[in-house]
Amino acid sequence: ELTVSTHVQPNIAISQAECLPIRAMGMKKKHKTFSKRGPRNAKGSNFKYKKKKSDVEKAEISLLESSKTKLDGLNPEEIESFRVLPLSKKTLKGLREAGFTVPTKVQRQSLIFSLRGQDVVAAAKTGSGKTLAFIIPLLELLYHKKWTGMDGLGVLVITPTRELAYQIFEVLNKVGKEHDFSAGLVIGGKDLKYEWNRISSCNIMICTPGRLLQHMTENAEFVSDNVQMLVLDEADQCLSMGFADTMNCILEELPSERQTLLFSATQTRDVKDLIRAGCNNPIFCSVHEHSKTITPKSLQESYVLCSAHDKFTFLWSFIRHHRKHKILVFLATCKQVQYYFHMLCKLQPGLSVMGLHGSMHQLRRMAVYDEFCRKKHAVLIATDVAARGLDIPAVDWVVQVDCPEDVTTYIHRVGRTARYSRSGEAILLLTPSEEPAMLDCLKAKNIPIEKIDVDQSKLQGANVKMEIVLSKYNNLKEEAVRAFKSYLKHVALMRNKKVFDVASIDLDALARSLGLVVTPRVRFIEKQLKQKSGSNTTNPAPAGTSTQSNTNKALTSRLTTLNFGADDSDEDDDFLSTAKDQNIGLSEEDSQDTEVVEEPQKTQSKKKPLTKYAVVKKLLKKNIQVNQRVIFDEEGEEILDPRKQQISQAARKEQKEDVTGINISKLKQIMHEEDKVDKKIHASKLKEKNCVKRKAREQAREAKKARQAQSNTLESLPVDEQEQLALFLLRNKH
Ligand SMILES: Nc1ncnc2c1ncn2[C@@H]1O[C@H](COP(=O)(O)OP(=O)(O)OP(=O)(O)O)[C@@H](O)[C@H]1O
Repeated sequence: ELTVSTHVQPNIAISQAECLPIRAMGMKKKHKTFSKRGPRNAKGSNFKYKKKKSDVEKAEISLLESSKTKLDGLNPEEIESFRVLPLSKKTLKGLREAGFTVPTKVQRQSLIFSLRGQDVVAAAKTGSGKTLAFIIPLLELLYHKKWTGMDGLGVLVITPTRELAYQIFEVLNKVGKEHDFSAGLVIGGKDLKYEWNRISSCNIMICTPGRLLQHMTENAEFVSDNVQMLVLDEADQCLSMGFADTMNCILEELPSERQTLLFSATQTRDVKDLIRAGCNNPIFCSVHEHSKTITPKSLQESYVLCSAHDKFTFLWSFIRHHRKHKILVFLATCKQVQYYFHMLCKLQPGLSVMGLHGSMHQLRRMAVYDEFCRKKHAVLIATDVAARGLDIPAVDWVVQVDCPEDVTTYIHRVGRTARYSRSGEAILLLTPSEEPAMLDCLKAKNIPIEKIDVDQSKLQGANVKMEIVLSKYNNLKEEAVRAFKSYLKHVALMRNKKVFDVASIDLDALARSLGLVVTPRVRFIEKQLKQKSGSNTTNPAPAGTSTQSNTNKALTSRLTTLNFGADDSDEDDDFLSTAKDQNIGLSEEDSQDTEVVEEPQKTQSKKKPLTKYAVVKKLLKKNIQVNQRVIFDEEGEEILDPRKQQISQAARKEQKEDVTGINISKLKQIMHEEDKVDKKIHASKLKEKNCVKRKAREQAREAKKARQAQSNTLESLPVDEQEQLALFLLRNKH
């Protein structure tokens, strides 16, 4: 069950009678009680009183309002402390107690505008403190407006993932604990009923788009007319295609008179997106625009050339050599995460293994996230659900086992390490076919990535162990098959065909690497290969097939050079070294070939799907008599199907008439008649059944009566006669 970290103060909110504690919306039942709730007043309202703001607070607010003008001439570089900014005492206290005294670059540059009520579109590197950069202005805005529980929803923070929403909620709890606002965590996978009525008393809502829209459309208690500020964290993802419909509906519902803040490490500058988000003359804060690299300076980035079927061996060896580290591993699909997680648990690498993916139950997801945050040494296998925004403390390594979809995903994934002032390392596994195009993309975005070589003698193969495990656990074998298929599907579905080429994967070797003795059938690849071999006969030098064979040859030769020795060396003895620029992988010719591989969708779309209707039409046209099933008895006589003997008159007439084609209205009528006959048969069968039952019941009743009569006559006799009679009956029985 979800555990709540103890450092969080649950009483942020609550001088208002109806205010929820900031924790209440998202947490366990024990937080659900409202100790300060007042009785209903005469009008039936839940609000018994409105607490008057103290004169001190009023004076402070007017002072802060007047000092806002000073923000105009303020040089962001001169803001050495949060105290320099016109912030309320409550916010300053919250910041101080949470350990935040000096603002980061993005906070300095964005706060001078956001505190003045302007729309801000901010982009800054991962781990640079963007969360605080929007939490401070939202608290200040509500404080300045003297927001109370009766004012309803004032600020909406939308974020793409549940974990991220939860994390923002935690920061809000810490920094805003001196304020009297109520906050709610409204994310999918939680108790909807519980949120239903309480949502109306929420001042700040941290939510994911799907659940927010659900409340907007279904819950009459949800009112967004008074929203003063909208924050989109990971704005580019919120406004991306994946969330387009949901976000459009949400944005339409919000009042246009509001402040809008957009934050992300990979910010959108698409004017259409900004208009959609409702930005009004926004200020662009691109904090690290002029820095040499797009990723944090303290992050060391490298890549390793590794074919798809060597990935598990690499990962296993890596984990074994880094048992005293905190490692975050990214895989492409949920099914892969499931299998890798379960298999690694069985193989026991010597540190805690955890798995996180989108198909997990929400409470489990939160628990895993919390646990990984707390652990000093552990490995978390995750999908991209953990790629954005998560501020997991002290992650040493980010290992991208599967190539990211694009550079944006790469930036967010590696950004889980080297956060704020910490350093970290990131390693990317690239297959020979992915290497050239992906490297080009990364270099084009100024990502300083260096190739490193693997010391083959230090790689530890786990294949034999895996096969043993799979032979023992059948469900794990099924998971392995699913992981195998889902990876191939993922590669085939990727849009960037220059990077992702499913034909370059050695299927047999990949299956072996997952511990599977038999390679599972993957129909779409079989089809693709068939199509290619079909085109091979017409064209003597087909691009696709040559790619497959050349690539496979190249990969097989590489495989033979790898030494999968089980070396149990010390973990400090690192098996990674910097590049010696080895020339392994595809030749130029090969890489050119890979680009010509036909996309599966294109070839499929040419073929018309064969429907039942089309088959019937064909049969009728050719006047083909379809085979009929005839059953014979032991004497060789045909057994007539009793159902067909009962056909209605209309059906019999239709049978006799030798007509071609289908007359829908006539068939309808026949069906109707047939239906009547069926009903009659059913009724008569039911009658028969009931009759049998009734007879059985009557017989049982009569038998009971007879038994009773017998016992009555026996009881009416004197005792000695009863005994004699009983003896007589017994003897007769034997
Ligand atoms: N002013 C500050 N002083 C000290 N630490 C800070 C400050 N601001 C933020 N941090 C810390 O920096 C870390 C990263 O912050 P945050 O999660 O907000 O980064 P981010 O820019 O949102 O990253 P991402 O782009 O990955 O979402 C957090 O651990 C946070 O506590």
